Amino acid sequence: MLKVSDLSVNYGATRVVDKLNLALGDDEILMLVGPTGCGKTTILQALAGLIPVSEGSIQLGAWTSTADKPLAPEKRNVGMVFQDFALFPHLTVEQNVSFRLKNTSLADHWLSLLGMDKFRDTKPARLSGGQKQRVALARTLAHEPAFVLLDEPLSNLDAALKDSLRWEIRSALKTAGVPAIWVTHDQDEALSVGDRVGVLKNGVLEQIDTPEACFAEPASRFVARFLGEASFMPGNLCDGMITTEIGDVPATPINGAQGDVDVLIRPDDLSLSANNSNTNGIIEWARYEGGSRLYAVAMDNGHELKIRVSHETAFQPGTRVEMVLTTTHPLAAFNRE
Ligand SMILES: Nc1ncnc2c1ncn2[C@@H]1O[C@H](COP(=O)(O)OP(=O)(O)OP(=O)(O)O)[C@@H](O)[C@H]1O
Repeated sequence: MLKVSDLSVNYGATRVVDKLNLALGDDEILMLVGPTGCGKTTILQALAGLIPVSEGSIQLGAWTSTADKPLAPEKRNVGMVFQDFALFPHLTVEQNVSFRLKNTSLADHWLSLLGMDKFRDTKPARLSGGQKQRVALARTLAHEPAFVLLDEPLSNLDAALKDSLRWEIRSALKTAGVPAIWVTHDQDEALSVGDRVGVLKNGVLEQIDTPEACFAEPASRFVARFLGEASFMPGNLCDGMITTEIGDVPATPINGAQGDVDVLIRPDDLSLSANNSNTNGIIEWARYEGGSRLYAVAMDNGHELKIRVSHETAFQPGTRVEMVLTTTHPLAAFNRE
């Protein structure tokens, strides 16, 4: 288990990471997300021992590293995967993966598992981005790291490749059976790949939980907005049900919310229809997404809601529509601000 306790990092007088606490199981993948500059890379660097920490401890198996007694980076047995792959350009794929490796059968194992066998004698310059990242991952895992840190490993790759490679990386990490912390800017990636998601804001972990809990029961409006389209509507919460102008739904009260609340509405919690006498809003804008369309609807009560529907439902901006809350699952309710 990787255990991080009250870890803080200062750059000069500025605190960049503030009392980070987390514990990762033996093969658990934590996705770390947050706005630019919130401290994600700093956390990875601190865990790897590349920068000094100001307070707190990091513990893994038999070793502990503290601010007073830091453990040298080479003694932590950490594997790192970067967005720019960091391969040696003058070495072949096999030489890159086997570099400083005592047991080269592990290089064979991971090259084969990641489908890179046929590129063993190729130099990195002749590989695609996805292939380079597979080599970088094979090199990391062949060294049998005690834990793996991934800093936006897919951000230099195109969308289609990202989608498939994220599963390959997840599967390889699970096969290796090591804890991993994976920094990403991509909310879909965080929710779909992680066993848990950690959402950072200004160096503080706002929430660390399963993807489902972070999405459906966000600890704050910030987390709600960060992990996907989030609209809010006023409602009244009583006996576990929220009453709103556009329908009644079961509630998950956040921080003991009661009475006058704002309910978190995701674009798939609503239904949309036009050409009837019950319209309650007007389409502001429409975004075509291929298989679906996202609409922003200005409600007559002054709030804006976003809704995602099939691409077959095509309305022009300016169309009057009826929006109804149709979900049967509980929606998060926040105390009215
Ligand atoms: N060497 C440094 N000296 C001083 N400040 C730094 C240093 N490195 C980073 N910072 C500051 O620390 C804060 C956190 O930076 P960090 O790179 O960890 O953010 P991040 O969440 O990884 O951002 P991004 O998503 O843009 O990569 C930022 O305000 C940054 O300007």
